Amino acid sequence: MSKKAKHRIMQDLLKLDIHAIFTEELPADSNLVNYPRQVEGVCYSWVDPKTPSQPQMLHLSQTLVDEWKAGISDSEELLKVMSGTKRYQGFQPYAMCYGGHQFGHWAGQLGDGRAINIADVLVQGQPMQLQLKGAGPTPYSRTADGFAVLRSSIREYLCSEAMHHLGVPTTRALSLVKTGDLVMRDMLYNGNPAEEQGAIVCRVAPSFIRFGNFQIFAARGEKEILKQLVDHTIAHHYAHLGSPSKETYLAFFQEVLDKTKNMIVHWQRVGFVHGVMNTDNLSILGLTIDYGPYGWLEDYNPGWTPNTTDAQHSRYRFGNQPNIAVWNLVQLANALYPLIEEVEPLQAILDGYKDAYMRDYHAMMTAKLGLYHADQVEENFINQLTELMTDTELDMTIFFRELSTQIDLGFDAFWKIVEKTSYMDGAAMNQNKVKWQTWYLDYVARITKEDFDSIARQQKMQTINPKYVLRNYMAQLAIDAANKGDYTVVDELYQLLLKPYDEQPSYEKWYAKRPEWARTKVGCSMLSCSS
Ligand SMILES: Nc1ncnc2c1ncn2[C@@H]1O[C@H](COP(=O)(O)OP(=O)(O)OP(=O)(O)O)[C@@H](O)[C@H]1O
Ligand SMILES: [Mg+2]
Repeated sequence: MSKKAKHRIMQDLLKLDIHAIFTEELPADSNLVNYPRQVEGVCYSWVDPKTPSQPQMLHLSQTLVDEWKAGISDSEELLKVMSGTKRYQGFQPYAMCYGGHQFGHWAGQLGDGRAINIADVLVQGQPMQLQLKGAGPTPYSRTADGFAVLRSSIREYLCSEAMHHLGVPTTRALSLVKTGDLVMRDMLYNGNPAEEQGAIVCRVAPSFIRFGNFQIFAARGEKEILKQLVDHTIAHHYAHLGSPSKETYLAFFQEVLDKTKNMIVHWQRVGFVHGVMNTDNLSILGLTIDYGPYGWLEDYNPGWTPNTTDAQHSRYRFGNQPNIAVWNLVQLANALYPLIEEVEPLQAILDGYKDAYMRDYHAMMTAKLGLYHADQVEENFINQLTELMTDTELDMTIFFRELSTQIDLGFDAFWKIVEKTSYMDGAAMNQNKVKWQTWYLDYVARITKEDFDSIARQQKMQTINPKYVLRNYMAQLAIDAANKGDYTVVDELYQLLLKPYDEQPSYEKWYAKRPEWARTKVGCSMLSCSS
């Protein structure tokens, strides 16, 4: 590369202005030595990523780069920054301190054990944090190594971008880098550790602050820092709420609750199961964060969780996500309490969650069905549908998508959709045929009564019922190929999922039920937290 070209790329990289609000406004750990420890009285620790031995850029989210109009290009310089080899404009990297409840139990200090913020910048006037996940140990690594493996990094990279294009609030991913170093993992926690390829995702969000960032200070009785962090969060991410006061803090809590609820309604809409909704994995901005043992509903099953670590109690199962969100919000309320010192107003906000969630969920489900007068649809009508979908093991994504292409062609045509979408055999399915017929006739009567132009209705339905999602087996195929050095499937899925609501006939092969081989395969139906 010529000197001139190099210079241009550096210029390009420099287009994102540093905006170090978190580190400038909040207290830092004065200990600069990187070893695992309790870090008290501060919000973060300075720590540099570990330089990987042979970094290789596997994928760059060109769409995100274009959206930012940042002009960064896939280059040596970019690779150095995205692999943690070189600082971004001299920005001093840091890891954030947070705590959390894991599987319902207070776990004390957790923190960014393998995430390092490498640049806090301004993107089109908005603060943005660039964070490397898997770039080496930090003071928060506890007994773990600070790294991430290729399979989990591919899953995070592809899924976070896919979720964005589905319209689900989420952190995003900018790049996927292979480190060239090996990482030891016991993938199923069954005493069979093996070496795997290491990788780093550069993910981005206006802020990576989680519920747990507030909890740690409340738990330690560090009220001053708690207040500093709350005021910082409001000033930069909820600025419209105004200056600090009890009222502002309550309004803040109300908005976090609303955003969290909205995120969950989206998850239920697309069939996303997060898998590990601990309070340290809930963003204060209501973004989906931490793509670990997540999964996509294939056969509709409210009891399903992809996370084998949670198999016994299925705490984080699909149907329980709305309840867990409010459980986590209660923990956030407890953390904010020292600044408000009144239980009642916090409780009143929490009490509003259930009705608000049910209202939004109902509107979302009726919209999925192409019914636009949600107030005229009884809850029971939706419940009957989800029960039938469960009992008939219907593929959620394909069922709703097919429905949005042919609503009122009569029961025979509808039954063909059910047959083609179900994972059950014919005889078992037929047991539910009469119930389906009753439900369908009711549905068509409602559609007819609404008297809405059917083409417009179907078009509208197709904007909320995706055709393509990142099915668990699809991510696994990308991983299997990547493990052999072939990254074309990663790219194909990335391209496909840029437009999940479009027909995309050339990608039709991905519009298919889960293949039989994937029913019980590790990585497709079972995932542990090992990543
Ligand atoms: N390999 C690892 N090395 C060091 N710390 C880790 C590692 N894996 C997880 N942790 C830490 O354990 C805690 C819980 O992990 P969890 O699986 O929720 O997060 P994660 O997948 O590492 O990342 P994130 O929430 O940042 O997406 C966090 O503090 C996390 O940083
Ligand atoms: Mg996490």
